[in-house]
Amino acid sequence: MKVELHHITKRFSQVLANDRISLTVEAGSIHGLLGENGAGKSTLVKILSGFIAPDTGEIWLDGQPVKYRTPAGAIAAGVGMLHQDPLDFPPLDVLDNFIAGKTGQWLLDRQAAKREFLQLAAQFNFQLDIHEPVANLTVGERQQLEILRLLSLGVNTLILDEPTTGISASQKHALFEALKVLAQQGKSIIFVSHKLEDVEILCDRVTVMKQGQVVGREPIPCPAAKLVAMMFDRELAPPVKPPTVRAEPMLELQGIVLNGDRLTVAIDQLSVQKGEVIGLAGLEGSGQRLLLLCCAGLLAPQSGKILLDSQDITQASYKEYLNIGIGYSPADRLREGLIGGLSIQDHFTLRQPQKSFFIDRKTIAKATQEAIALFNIKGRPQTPVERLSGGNQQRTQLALLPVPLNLLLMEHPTRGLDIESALWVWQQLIARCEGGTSILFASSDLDEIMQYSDRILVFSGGQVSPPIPTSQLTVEQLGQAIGGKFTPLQPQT
Ligand SMILES: Nc1ncnc2c1ncn2[C@@H]1O[C@H](COP(=O)(O)OP(=O)(O)OP(=O)(O)O)[C@@H](O)[C@H]1O
Repeated sequence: MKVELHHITKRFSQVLANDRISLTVEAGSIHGLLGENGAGKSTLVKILSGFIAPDTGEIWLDGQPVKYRTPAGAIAAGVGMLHQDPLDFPPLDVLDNFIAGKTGQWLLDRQAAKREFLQLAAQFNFQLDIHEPVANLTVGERQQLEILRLLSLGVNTLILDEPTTGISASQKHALFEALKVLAQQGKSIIFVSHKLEDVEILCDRVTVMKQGQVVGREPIPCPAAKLVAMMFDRELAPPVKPPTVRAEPMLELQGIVLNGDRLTVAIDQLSVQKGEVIGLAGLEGSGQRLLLLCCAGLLAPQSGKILLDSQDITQASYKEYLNIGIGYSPADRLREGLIGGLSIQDHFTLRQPQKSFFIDRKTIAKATQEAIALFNIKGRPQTPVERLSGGNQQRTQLALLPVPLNLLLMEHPTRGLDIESALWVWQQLIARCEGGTSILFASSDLDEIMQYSDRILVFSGGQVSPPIPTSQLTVEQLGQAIGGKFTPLQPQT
């Protein structure tokens, strides 16, 4: 299906999110959409997929102008979108989710739906159990289910918004193979991403957006430096994390056992040095989060001891964890990190220590303005956080972390961030390490883990490896270790 967008414009009060955008995606092609945080990519694809209406502009499909104002209308016209967090019904099982949305077909033949599901899943080599509740699936499996559901609804144009975030290397491979098959069938794919290497291996062409406008269109292959220069007007180089030299333990875990809903994680002995960065690698849901929650004082261990700077804090309250300089930045920004409905300034107000009965609005307004400038947040003090782009929500969450900290716990510190922002975040984190802060971070981006960790813990099938010095691993070995196909070496003592 050929997709044409003509002069799409969308304004959100002060912000011109899409400024006369025109874009053509040929049938059978995979088109990358790149751009810095807040460039207007999500707005554009939400317009194409019927989630929001443009102020002006036209959508043409296969040479005909179309008008729809809802996602269901878009799907009926052949356009479907796979969101970063798939729009499914977690309590229902895989088959019921597959059937959901087949309007007026609840009485449909479940056997026929099951046959259709199995046939589609086999076509793309997706291994999904039809009876599994969706709540038990990984993000990658939920994506696979959503793709099958959209295809069964007759979608000919598939939009994917940062689909490789939070999925395993093998799921990414399966996804890319499926997208290539769909393109060969004549379907058009629009792939929104911050990852140049993904665009490089998957897409035929790329469009680059900046501040609501198209600033470049290139065939792929295209040198990464050229794309980066289009997005940010300059070349970028990753910050270098100097190796930790201090041998002073900041965090010590002794005989820790953590009980989650679905798994138990045991860590016999872990000593994290001052200024050290420990990467937690593993498939989503392999226990990394349990460890972070425990170190943040949000999950009591079933047994074992936690020491911070030689002080036993195992029985301390969450508030005491905060007071002794432990900060936690969760992955789900809008559910756990920030509070929907509140503005950026409201968040800074809540962060103030409650020393006085009165709120010093002037000081807080000044601190908010300064943080917006320092963290380059594209928003105003009164902007509700849910109206910020994903990347700017992450910047806000980081801006709210106290300084100084002894221990910083982070889940996916750069998820959803553009390249420049991700490098900037790590500059900030490395500066904190140089000041003595220790960092434990979980990430599904193996390159990020390899680039910034001094040592790595691999979580696989309920097992946690001993900490492995990053210099003793390759990214391939790390990928294999996560999949349980490689046993990391014992660390040298
Ligand atoms: N519902 C909304 N209300 C107000 N402003 C909005 C709304 N949605 C988006 N914006 C603003 O429009 C601009 C473009 O946002 P958009 O989410 O399209 O960018 P993006 O390129 O997808 O960014 P990211 O990569 O960070 O997800 C941003 O400045 C954002 O704050």
